[in-house]
Amino acid sequence: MPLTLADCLARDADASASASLQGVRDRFAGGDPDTLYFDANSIGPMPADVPARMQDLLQAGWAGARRRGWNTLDWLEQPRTLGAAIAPVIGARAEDVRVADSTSINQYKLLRYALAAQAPRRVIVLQRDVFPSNRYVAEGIAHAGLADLRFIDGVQDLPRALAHGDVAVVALSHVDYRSSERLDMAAINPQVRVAGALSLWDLSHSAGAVAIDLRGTEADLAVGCGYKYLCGGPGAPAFVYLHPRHADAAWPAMCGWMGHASTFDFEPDYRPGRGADRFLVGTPPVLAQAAFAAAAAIWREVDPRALDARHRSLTDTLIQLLDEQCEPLGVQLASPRQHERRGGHVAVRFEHAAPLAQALVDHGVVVSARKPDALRFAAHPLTATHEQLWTAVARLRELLQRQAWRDPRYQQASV
Ligand SMILES: Cc1ncc(COP(=O)(O)O)c(C=O)c1O
Ligand SMILES: Nc1c(O)cccc1C(=O)C[C@H](N)C(=O)O
Repeated sequence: MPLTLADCLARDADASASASLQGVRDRFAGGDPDTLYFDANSIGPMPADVPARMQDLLQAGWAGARRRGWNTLDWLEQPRTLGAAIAPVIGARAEDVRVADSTSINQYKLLRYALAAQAPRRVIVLQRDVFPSNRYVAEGIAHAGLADLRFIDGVQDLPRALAHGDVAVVALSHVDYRSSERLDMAAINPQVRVAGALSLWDLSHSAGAVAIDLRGTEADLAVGCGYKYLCGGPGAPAFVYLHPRHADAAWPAMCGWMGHASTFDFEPDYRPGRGADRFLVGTPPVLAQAAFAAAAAIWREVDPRALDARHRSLTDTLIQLLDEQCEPLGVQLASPRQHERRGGHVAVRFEHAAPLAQALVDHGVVVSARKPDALRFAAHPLTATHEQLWTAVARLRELLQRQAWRDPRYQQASV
């Protein structure tokens, strides 16, 4: 039986009755009432109290406290406090996560850390077709003569890549930014460990969308964006995770005073702080942290299993709607059907994905496209509803029926 609007409304009613996520949706700002937002893989929804928190920081903190803010407010503690708040969502202990810098920068820090800890091994294994910044970061390290790169086309190539006893670190995107294919961390981590290498996961497209178990799967290192599903705000700092067994394995590549064992003693020589602290470098972005703190307050109360269940319900619904209403019009599912193999978003393949995405945006459905043919729907599990998915897919169907992508206005669209 094809899914109806009534079915979607019934699923929403079930979801709002679920005790663990009750009321969470109301803690976010609604946005434009005529727009449906499926762009959480690029920027998550805004918690409703962000403006008040920012105002307070500006007035009481910047204007009022000035220098005293560094000592009397929580500005310098936030990399730890925010890390602790999001730790359960990624299956980590509070003390092993810090929020700082960008994902690309953290990727650099952790790759260099792994290389230092694993010397004389100097090979970085990475996916050939990964999010470009991850590849660029590794290329930069290799270009400086600090590592050799070995590319894999998929995890099926891992045994061959690991066979020579020279791999320092295997850097993988947990979820593909186009297809949303999710890798099996529990299966891959032991493979990497047995080969004497460290695992480094980029969780940008899974953290805050699905349940992740860094500790349980014995992942070594991880990074991820704060501004996507974690709702940290535009340009929010990213996170970095270090398994405690590597806490004191090496010096960080970037030694700064915020990562010093005793920052305010102003010692002349560097001494690395404990564990993940050593990945802090300079003064944190206090304004951005204040915005992130609003989402952190919400994450402290979210049960990761409930988050995962809501994500499953929303994305299963979306896939069914796309299959039933849009597949006959030339749109094919690009993401895995099995929930455990899927990350935050659902992607479909369509030859004219970029102009079609632009047409959808113009019709009040904010989605994104990635070359060559991926159209991505990223519904945030804490705010999206099944009814919104119904409306979005109905609009997509209409646009496909009238071949809206052919409109010259959309032909130049690239994302
Ligand atoms: C998988 C992945 N890693 C890294 C990034 C880049 O993160 P940042 O801009 O924080 O360096 C993105 C997207 O922007 C991404 O999708
Ligand atoms: N981080 C972004 C940005 O600063 C501008 C535009 C888009 C983004 C994104 O997040 C892209 C995203 N990582 C992707 O999966 O394509």
